[in-house]
Amino acid sequence: MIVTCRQMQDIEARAFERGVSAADLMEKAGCGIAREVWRLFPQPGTLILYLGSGNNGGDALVAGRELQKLGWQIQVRLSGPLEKLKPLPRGHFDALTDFAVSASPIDVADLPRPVVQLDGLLGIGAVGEMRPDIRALAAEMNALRLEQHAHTVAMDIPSGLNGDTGEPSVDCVIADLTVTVAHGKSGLIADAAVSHVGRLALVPLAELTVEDDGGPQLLTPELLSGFLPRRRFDFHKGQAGRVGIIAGSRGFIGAAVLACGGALRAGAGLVTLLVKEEVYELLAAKVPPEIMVKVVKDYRDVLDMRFDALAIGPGLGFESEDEILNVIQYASMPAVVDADAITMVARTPVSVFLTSTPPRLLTPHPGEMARLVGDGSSHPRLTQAESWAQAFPGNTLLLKGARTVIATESSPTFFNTTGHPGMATGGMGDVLTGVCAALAGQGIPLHQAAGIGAWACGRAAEIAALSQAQLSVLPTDVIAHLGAAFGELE
Ligand SMILES: NC(=O)C1=CN([C@@H]2O[C@H](COP(=O)(O)OP(=O)(O)OC[C@H]3O[C@@H](n4cnc5c(N)ncnc54)[C@H](O)[C@@H]3O)[C@@H](O)[C@H]2O)[C@@H](O)CC1
Ligand SMILES: [K+]
Repeated sequence: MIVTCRQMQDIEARAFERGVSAADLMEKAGCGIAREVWRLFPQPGTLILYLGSGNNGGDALVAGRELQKLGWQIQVRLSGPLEKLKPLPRGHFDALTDFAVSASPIDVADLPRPVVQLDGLLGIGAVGEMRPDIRALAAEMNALRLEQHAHTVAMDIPSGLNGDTGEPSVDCVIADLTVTVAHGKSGLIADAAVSHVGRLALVPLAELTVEDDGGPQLLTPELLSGFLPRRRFDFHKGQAGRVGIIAGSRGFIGAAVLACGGALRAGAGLVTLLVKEEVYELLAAKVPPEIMVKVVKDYRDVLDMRFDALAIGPGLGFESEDEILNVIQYASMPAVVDADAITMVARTPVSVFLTSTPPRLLTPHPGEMARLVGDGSSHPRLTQAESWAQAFPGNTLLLKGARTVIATESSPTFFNTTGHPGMATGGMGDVLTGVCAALAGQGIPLHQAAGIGAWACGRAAEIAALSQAQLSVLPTDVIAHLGAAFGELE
């Protein structure tokens, strides 16, 4: 569930009336935040706590205390006199040991790496524009990030971001990770906020759980693990899904290989790559040994084959457009439609294709989405995805981007939380297509398959970046780390 700051404060106030303790909540929030920091930064370095006077700073202090136990060295920057700290953060400040308060910006050049700064300046208690003292510290954090490669983790919301609308004010904190407490805040998923929020994580607090409103949801491991079916011990490959992949053409061999790799690592029982004669030799030599490669004269031959799910599009080219459109229209199993196949759908009267078929999952990037919806592409991403889903009930749309959105009519729209800018590399989408098709082949509904797929690919890219720079992460690295990502959902 996504809430406004006011709704969050009301939920909190009702919990306090029931006797829930604020100190307990802060303890759980801070410990949860520390866990999320550790997930992305498992090697301890230097932690700088930026503290405002409110409870947002308390979250940073509790997280700092927990990370100190793992070996992080703590430095503190205060926004004002200690006396101004609210009682809860003041208690945590007084209890913290072994740290230095710095009265001026910290030179991190000789400090242990990584340098992670916790933004505990302002949370949902912020009113209006940042006051000058807080704003100066937010600007300092941004400078440290930009100039000295410090990483920024925002407590609850990045300071300076409007928690309801996502509008960033001048000098708004630019976070690499925002760990939000209890519920996602509406401002965090706004298009304008993406580059200030960064990677998202949610610390659920059982005491603040309320009845779900059916609205958008953040993709979290807790939610997604419920979508992954447990396998019986006597499970066999026929039950794990036969996946057919229609991909690859002259000059675009790699896309097919990546889609196959994604499907294999997402648990497909049998993966068959369907290709035209002209690329058979090349692809048969390139794909992993677990893949069967089958030559088809006409892609429509697939209509008579037995598959549980199809992936259609990566590296396909446009030579066989009519055949592909027929497969999209008539195939009797769920299908993931990607890349060139989306462009084909976009230049055809789509209503013919997407009302008469079994469910389809379309996975456009913003450029392909613009082809699908024309003028609609100027609307917010949430509106684009939900409008398309309403126009084609039963089908699912996954709009790629830094904050992937997944919409299906009558289902809660999902916002992905994982991933990093190192994923801006050709071929990432091909992996995702293979993953989603494999999940669909295992009987998982397309909406859920898309959610698991987006989250797992993003998380695999994060794990791959633990041992190398984000910008060096390749789609093949994502495939190699999918197993670790799925492991976090089991
Ligand atoms: N929502 C929840 O249930 C929980 C919230 N917690 C944390 O507590 C935060 C909320 O704490 P608070 O209500 O104390 O509020 P904040 O810590 O967000 O900020 C309030 C303080 O900032 C000052 N302030 C307000 N607007 C300002 C502005 N524009 N410029 C400069 N200073 C400004 C106020 O004078 C006040 O001292 C959450 O965001 C979260 O981090 C957690 O500790 C526990 C659970
Ligand atoms: K904050």
